Amino acid sequence: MTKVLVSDPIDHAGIDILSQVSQVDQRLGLSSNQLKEIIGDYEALMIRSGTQVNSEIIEAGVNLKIIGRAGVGVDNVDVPAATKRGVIVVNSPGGNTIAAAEHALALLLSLSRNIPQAHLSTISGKWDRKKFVGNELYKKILGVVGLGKIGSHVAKVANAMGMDVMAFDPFVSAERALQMQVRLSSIDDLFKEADFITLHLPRTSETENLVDAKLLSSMKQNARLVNCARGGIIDETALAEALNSNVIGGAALDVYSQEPLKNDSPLLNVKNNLILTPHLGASTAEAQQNVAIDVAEQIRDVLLGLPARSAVNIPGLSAEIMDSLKPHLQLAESLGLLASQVSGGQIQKIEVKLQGEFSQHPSQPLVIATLKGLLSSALGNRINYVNASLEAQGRGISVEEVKDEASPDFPGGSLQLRTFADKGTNSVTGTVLADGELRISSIDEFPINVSPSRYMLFTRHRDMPGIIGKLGSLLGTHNVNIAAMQVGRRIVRGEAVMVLSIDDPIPSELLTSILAVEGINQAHAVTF
Ligand SMILES: NC(=O)C1=CN([C@@H]2O[C@H](COP(=O)(O)OP(=O)(O)OC[C@H]3O[C@@H](n4cnc5c(N)ncnc54)[C@H](O)[C@@H]3O)[C@@H](O)[C@H]2O)C=CC1
Ligand SMILES: O=C(O)CCC(=O)C(=O)O
Repeated sequence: MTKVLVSDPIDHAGIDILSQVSQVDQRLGLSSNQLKEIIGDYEALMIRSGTQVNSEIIEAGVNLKIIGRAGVGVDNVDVPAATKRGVIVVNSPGGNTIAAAEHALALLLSLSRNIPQAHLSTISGKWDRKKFVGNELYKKILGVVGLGKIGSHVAKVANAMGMDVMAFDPFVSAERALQMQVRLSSIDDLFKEADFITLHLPRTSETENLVDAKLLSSMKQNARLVNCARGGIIDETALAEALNSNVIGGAALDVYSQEPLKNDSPLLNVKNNLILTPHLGASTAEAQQNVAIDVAEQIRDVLLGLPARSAVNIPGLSAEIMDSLKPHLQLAESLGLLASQVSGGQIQKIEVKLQGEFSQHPSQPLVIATLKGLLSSALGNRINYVNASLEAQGRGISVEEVKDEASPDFPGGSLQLRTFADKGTNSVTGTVLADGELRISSIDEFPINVSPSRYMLFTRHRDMPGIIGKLGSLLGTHNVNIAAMQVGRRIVRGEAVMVLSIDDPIPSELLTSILAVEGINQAHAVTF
């Protein structure tokens, strides 16, 4: 039975799903070293934002297949390190959208009406109605930075409340903004014009300290800032200074550059115009159930050998694509595997040619599947859809894609893989029949018609009498049973290929004897 480690608090709905297929160990509050020590025992790790999964932990996870982040941001996972090791990283892109958007709105309202400060004053016995006079959001300008799922929901509610919404998001089109009744602007104009600003963008190398002293000082004096996205996007020292010197009206934060917030954080010295919550954006019962189910289902599927629907490190391979292209991906993988076993020498380049109907399919998944097949003889089960492109790059294998809409030979189109190695060029072509069966239709331009089977033998030989008999009796002597056989040639008594499907693997001494047969120039034992 597979083992899943859950190292952050996860809703029981997710644990129930995992428990159907795995042993689930819940170990909360592990230090980084403790996690590193035990991770080798697990196939899957499920986390929220509390666990930092660095490259050392990923390296130590020798059996790790998948890391599931029950939430959106995967900035606490070293995704490149996971990709390199072939570990799938999945998240729940939409499970906590509403929760985070509503928390941002709650912070906006808390800021505009001084709610936490008024609460503290009232429970201390005071009745101070003058000190806590606020502002309405109605008719004020809201600046949304990052108009994705959460930012869009905030914009929608803000519009309904009568706010004038502007946004900065370099990846959102003017049409989409118009649909949402949001006007797009530059970040500089947004910070200058808005009365309230809310951040909903990821933390990346580009967004780190995006909101710095300069941007803060360009804000209106009474403007207020909310960050319910990620710590580190705002320069916290600059923010503390801007608040203490009343350069801006106030701020409310849910996320911090270091979490939990450190005792020496400059934010803790801000006097009274700052509201802090401990990363509660996704903390609603509904969101926690959504993300736990979403991610647990994906972990379960991957452990059962099925695709994950929200993998952040498998480019272009959504569950729908995997499903609709299943036989095509299998063909691409089989051709890659075949090519790696018949081509001579170090492969430097491959050409993946999609012909006929194949050219209508997205090429990226087919290329990835081809690379996975190509590298699997060398890397075994270390290679998968996650790391195939990276491993190929690392080995200096370049990829060329060619699309050719014409396909004279096969109604369903075909996929041709050409390999360019230091010892020469080879090619294999295949197709998917109407019933989903795979066919290898040519090898090195010699026409054949075979389905890939577990063990096969491919030869290149001179077309001459007696050669097939010699080969058959050699296999018989070694007790290797032939299931099917085909010969392909272009001209009589010229060069030819022979393809045998066999029931048993070919021992190396048999391969040596086959190569010693007069007229046989090449022999390759292929395993699928
Ligand atoms: N406080 C909390 O508990 C939670 C925080 N989050 C955080 O909220 C953020 C947004 O989440 P979603 O809306 O679900 O993501 P999303 O991917 O739907 O939207 C992010 C948007 O940011 C935009 N963006 C990227 N770089 C940008 C830049 N340099 N300037 C302006 N816009 C930029 C993208 O184009 C995209 O539209 C994420 O960082 C996520 O981790 C999400 C859930 C809960
Ligand atoms: O797990 C959590 O509560 C944090 C949620 C979050 O920040 C996210 O989903 O990006």
